[in-house]
Amino acid sequence: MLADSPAHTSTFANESDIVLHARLKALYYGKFLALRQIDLPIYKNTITAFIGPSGCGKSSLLRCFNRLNDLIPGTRLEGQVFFQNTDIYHPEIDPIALRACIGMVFQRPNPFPKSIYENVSFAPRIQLFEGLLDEHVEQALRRAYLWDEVKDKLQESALDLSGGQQQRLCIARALAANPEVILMDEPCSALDPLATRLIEELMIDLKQQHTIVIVTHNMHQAARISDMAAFFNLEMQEGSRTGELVEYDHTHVIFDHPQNEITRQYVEGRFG
Ligand SMILES: Nc1ncnc2c1ncn2[C@@H]1O[C@H](COP(=O)(O)OP(=O)(O)OP(=O)(O)O)[C@@H](O)[C@H]1O
Repeated sequence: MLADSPAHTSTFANESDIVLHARLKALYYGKFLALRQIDLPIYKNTITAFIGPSGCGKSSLLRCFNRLNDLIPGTRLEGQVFFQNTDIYHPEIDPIALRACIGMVFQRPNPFPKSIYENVSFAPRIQLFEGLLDEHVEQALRRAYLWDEVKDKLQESALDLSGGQQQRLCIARALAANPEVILMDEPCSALDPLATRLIEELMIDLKQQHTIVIVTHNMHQAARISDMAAFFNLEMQEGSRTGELVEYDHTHVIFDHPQNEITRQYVEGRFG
């Protein structure tokens, strides 16, 4: 697998374990080349961490996986991104349906200004969910480690929850859509250490049933929770600093035995 990708040194055994696969030639914002030559498979039921210095394109790549970059005018992707062997940029793919399968949690908790219940029931309602909605909402809140804290105030505003609770609510909202993959863009950067630890435990729990991709600046977090780690860096291309994938491997390899000297310097905190 990926013999053409020098950045990728060892792999999981089975190609059928690949859920997502980015094969990008380039990602542009207008004329600005943000990312180039990315060949990156994401494996089922793992946590994959994207690490690297600011501006190297981690969030941009994350957004390619559920076509959130489509919403940014002037964005142009050359290449393909496969989800379960289907190119998600094919004209027949409905990006809204895709985003139910590939959910996203952002840096700042962003609950809707509605009740806790309405937040979690939002996606199933749109999906015309036919089961027992109350039970579905409870299940999602339980899976996000939030049920006990909110079960008596489901009709209260989500905005009255603490930051950590809001972030778990956003995870519950994503879970209620039954996603295969959950993308997380620095989900703990606005949270205190206790709230962070809870979300980390939650992620480890969730990977039993979902595949998780996380962007993080926190090297300890990447080392603690991820199975695979992708290190990106910036190189001069077409007159600007462009993100490139330097090395992708099992997290313990990236942190303990990286193949690339730049990766070593970054994970040891010697640049970035
Ligand atoms: N909407 C946008 N329009 C134009 N340029 C953008 C846009 N979003 C990101 N960029 C540019 O693309 C490059 C990659 O940005 P991106 O946010 O993906 O990097 P990152 O590695 O996630 O950074 P950070 O770690 O600081 O969040 C940067 O040069 C950034 O300025």
